[in-house]
Amino acid sequence: MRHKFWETQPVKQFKDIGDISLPEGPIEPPIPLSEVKQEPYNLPNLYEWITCDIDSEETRAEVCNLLTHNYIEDDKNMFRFDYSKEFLHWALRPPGYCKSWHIGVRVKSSKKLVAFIAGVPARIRVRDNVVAMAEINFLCVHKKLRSKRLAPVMIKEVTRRVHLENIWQAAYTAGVVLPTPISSCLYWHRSLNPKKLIDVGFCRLGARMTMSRMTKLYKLPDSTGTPGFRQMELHDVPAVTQLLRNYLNQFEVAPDFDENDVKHWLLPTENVVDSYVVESPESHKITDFCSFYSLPSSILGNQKYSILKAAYSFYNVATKTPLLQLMNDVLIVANRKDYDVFNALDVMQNETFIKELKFGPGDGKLYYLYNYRLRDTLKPMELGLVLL
Ligand SMILES: CCCCCCCCCCCCCC(=O)CSCCNC(=O)CCNC(=O)[C@H](O)C(C)(C)COP(=O)(O)OP(=O)(O)OC[C@H]1O[C@@H](n2cnc3c(N)ncnc32)[C@H](O)[C@@H]1OP(=O)(O)O
Ligand SMILES: COc1cccc(CC(=N)NC(=O)c2cccnc2OC2CCNCC2)c1
Repeated sequence: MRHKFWETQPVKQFKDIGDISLPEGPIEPPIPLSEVKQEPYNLPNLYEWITCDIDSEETRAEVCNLLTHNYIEDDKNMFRFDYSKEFLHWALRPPGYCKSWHIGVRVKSSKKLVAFIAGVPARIRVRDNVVAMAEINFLCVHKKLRSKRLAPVMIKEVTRRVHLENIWQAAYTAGVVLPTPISSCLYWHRSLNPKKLIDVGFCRLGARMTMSRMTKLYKLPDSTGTPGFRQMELHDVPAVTQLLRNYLNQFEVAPDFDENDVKHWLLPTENVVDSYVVESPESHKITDFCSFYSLPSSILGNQKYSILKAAYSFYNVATKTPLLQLMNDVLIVANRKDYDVFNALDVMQNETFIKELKFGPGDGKLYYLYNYRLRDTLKPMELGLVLL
């Protein structure tokens, strides 16, 4: 399979697989900022670059609208991610974010936004090295402009703007196979509202399964079971940061979160991200943590329903409560908040609860690093990084 663009990029190439003479680490060295291309890449004549000010309600709505109609669909084109405006405001403005990394392409005449790509800064530890990276996400070209090689230009432009900030590595995930994944993960779904999921075709009724038996199978209690389980609050940030940093140390690739990061990424934000702690009733110590983010999907072509409410497992740490029990409480909370399904990748220790808590398998999700070689592919359980 020829990858005309990706073969030109500093990523591990398929032909390099198995070549143990190649060292781990950056593939290309940094260059002096004066040598980074100063002006934007050329776009086809009708189009122009626009830096999208995500702080502007109007621009946020434009980006949201482009994604709502043109972003990722499942393999059967039955669902399309429908990131909300407030989600994008959160996802694109973490501590130290760069406005210049929120890049749009619009039609010169009509000013219509037809493509988008975004990066946010992140400190990612790879084995023993904490590397300043850009996390790249929300790459989207309008359906009418596909297969015109616009994506490579978008990728080169965001690369150029990241280089200008003296950052030389990136992390991203994709459902497509590109040179060369650092890990191949599976995603899993736990039904919360099986009746709706069957109605919209998200899952099928098993052979010897009736609707009433399926409803009973996925039924959850109304209240959580772990003593001291409560929503995370601002004053929990130091303890959660400590808990999370210790937990993430075990993985080969993981974010290097500090208190500022935890405050941004993990404090509950209505309809965006939700997080819970277990505060020991005796010691009042924070012993466990769990979180999920809210990413609805449009349901394409269903008369009765238009939105699938999905929660996505984010970061979970269990040091006293069994992870199984902690995650069962997360399911109870998500169910109580009317989510239809709870999704998780088989990264970190998620495999230990996925089967027991009645998750069903989904498709694959591939993790990538840009300009950083890892000698071997990582197992999902060696990954401690969850992208939005
Ligand atoms: C140091 C800083 C570095 C920062 C940058 C790091 C790297 C960041 C990389 C980006 C990470 C994004 C992560 C992210 O956002 C999460 S993955 C989500 C990507 N977006 C979607 O799936 C939305 C729906 N699809 C589209 O909008 C278009 O199909 C897109 C725009 C995907 C491709 O538009 P198109 O009209 O369908 O295609 P052409 O323009 O004709 O271009 C074809 C070329 O694009 C390659 N391609 C296709 N899909 C890709 C994908 N998902 N990643 C990377 N490359 C992808 C493809 O292999 C081919 O190259 P090749 O010929 O070499 O094979
Ligand atoms: C249910 O609606 C969907 C709408 C579009 C695509 C998919 C399938 C899919 N591609 N799912 C995932 O990528 C996925 C499944 C479980 C957990 N995280 C996931 O992706 C996250 C992380 C990467 N960026 C998108 C959200 C499902």
